[in-house]
Amino acid sequence: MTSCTKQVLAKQLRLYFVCGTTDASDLVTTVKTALRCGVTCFQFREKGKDALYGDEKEAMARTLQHECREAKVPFIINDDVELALAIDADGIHVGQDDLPAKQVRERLGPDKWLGVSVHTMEEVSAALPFADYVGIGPIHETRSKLDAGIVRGTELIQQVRRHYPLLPIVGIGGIRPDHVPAIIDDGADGVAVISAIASAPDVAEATRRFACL
Ligand SMILES: C=C1C=NC(C(F)(F)F)=NC1=N
Ligand SMILES: [Mg+2]
Repeated sequence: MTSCTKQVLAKQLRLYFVCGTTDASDLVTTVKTALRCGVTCFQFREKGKDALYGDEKEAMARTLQHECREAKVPFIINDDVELALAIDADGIHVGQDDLPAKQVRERLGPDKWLGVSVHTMEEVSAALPFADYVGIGPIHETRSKLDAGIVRGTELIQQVRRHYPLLPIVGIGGIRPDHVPAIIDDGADGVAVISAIASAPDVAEATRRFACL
C-alpha cells in the first residue's frame, strides 16, 4: 500500500463504528442513523450466543453494505472471510485468534482493506506485511467484548506510532467522546466505538458528539 493510500485510509478510520445485532436493538436503524451523523467507517461484527448466522447473517450484511455504499462509507466485516468475499465487502477485520493475516491477505487480494487487532509489538510486526491498519485496545474498560483483555490505555498506540509513523492505527475499547482528543494526540488516526453509540438512547446525538471532535 502506498503512503498516499495509507493517508486516505487513516482519515477514513477517524470514527469507526463497530456493531452487530447483539449490540443494538434495531441494527439497521442504528447504523443508518450513525452513517447519517458522521461515522466514517463501519464494521459488521456479529458475535455472541444470539448472533445471526448463515443466510440471515448474509442478508443482514448485504442490507448494511447497501447503507454504507449509499453513505460512501467503507463496509468491513469482522472475522468472516467467506462472507466478506461472498458479498464483496470493502474489507475484513481479524483478531489474533482468527485466520492468520497472511492467509487472509492471500484470500482477499491486494485491493481490499485488512485490519488486524494487535496487543504487542511482536503482533504488530507480524501483521505489518499484510495489514492496512491495526486495532489497538482495550484502551478503557469495555462492556462490548467479554474477552477484551487487560485495559492498556494508549501505551501501545504511542509505541507503535513511534516505530511506524505511517501505519494507520485505530484505538478501541470503552471509548467515550471525552477520551478522543488524548487518543488522537497519542498517535491514533481514529477511534472505534461500539456501545457509546449502539447503546445510546439517542444514537444521532451520541454519534454527533464523536463526529464533531
Ligand atoms: C476486536 C476488534 C479490535 N479492533 C477493531 C478495529 F477497531 F476495527 F480496529 N475491531 C475489532 N473487532
Ligand atoms: Mg475475531
